[in-house]
Amino acid sequence: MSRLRVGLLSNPTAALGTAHRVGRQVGNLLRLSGISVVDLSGSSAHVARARALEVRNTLTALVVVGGDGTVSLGAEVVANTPVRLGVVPAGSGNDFARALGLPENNPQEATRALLHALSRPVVTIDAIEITAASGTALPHRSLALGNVNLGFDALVNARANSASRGHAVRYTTAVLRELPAFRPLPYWLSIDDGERIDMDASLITLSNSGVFGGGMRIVPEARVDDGVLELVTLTGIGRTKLLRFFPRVFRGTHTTVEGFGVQPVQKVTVGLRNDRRLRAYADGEPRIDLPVTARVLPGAVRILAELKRGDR
Ligand SMILES: Nc1ncnc2c1ncn2[C@@H]1O[C@H](COP(=O)(O)OP(=O)(O)OP(=O)(O)O)[C@@H](O)[C@H]1O
Repeated sequence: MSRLRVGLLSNPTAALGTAHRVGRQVGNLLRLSGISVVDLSGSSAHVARARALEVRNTLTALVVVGGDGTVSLGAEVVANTPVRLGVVPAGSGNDFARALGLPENNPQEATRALLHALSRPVVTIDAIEITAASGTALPHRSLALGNVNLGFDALVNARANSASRGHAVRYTTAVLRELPAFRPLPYWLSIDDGERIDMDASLITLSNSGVFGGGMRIVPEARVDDGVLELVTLTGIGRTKLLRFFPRVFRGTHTTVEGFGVQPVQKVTVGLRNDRRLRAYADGEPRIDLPVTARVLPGAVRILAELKRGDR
């Protein structure tokens, strides 16, 4: 019997309830390979997190089965520990898995990739830590592996989460619904502890993986293992240009849009002026209201994946 012990955390709510079945399949396949599997799935994210934290020290790896929200939950459990994180994409939003080129819609292939990675040297990736700039303590550590959305994209996320179709369709519909009332937002930012600057922007996104919104490669050159995050800003454009911007991201021609900027950063604090309020989203899930501080945790997560040259 292998001495490898893997915790399996599948999100029964992901992809309208289908992730749990995928989780059972992956668990069975891992057991057939001689791995000891402990099921840590719970009736809520809170329960699953507590179960995973309880046995974390006994695990070789934690395998999460779900969408981006479940991946970030897994990252929160294993970051800065020796426990490796396996990801089986089974949510309606699988942008992180897509960025890494993980097998989608194929539990057998996904399990094979996990087993292969378990036999290979450790691969680390960066994470994003999100804290309240006001200093207010959060109920638990808040991490993301993909993106922190702080602008129009956060509003779109909020709307998309309340809908019930496939993620890419939901995202597109949500863009169209949010757009008519949208105006650029009055931000203030401090980049890498620098002086506060004011900026009116439509998009402010802090990206690790470079992929968001159901497969949009917003930062094509982003890497998850370079020790920096990409601060994406979109300024000086109105609604019509914003509407045209998203199809350009799918085509990969958005990087030349005037007002689109990408800058490598390690830490950003972002707030809104004029008493405006906005909730930050990260990896598709609501986090905290602005002002927030987000910073890179270089190499914080041991990922069960191969980062091929050219992977994000
Ligand atoms: N029992 C549970 N175990 C784990 N996560 C849960 C559970 N119940 C609810 N959740 C929540 O479900 C959220 C969404 O999960 P995830 O992103 O993995 O799936 P998804 O199908 O892509 O979801 P969505 O489309 O709603 O973003 C997670 O952030 C988590 O907080």
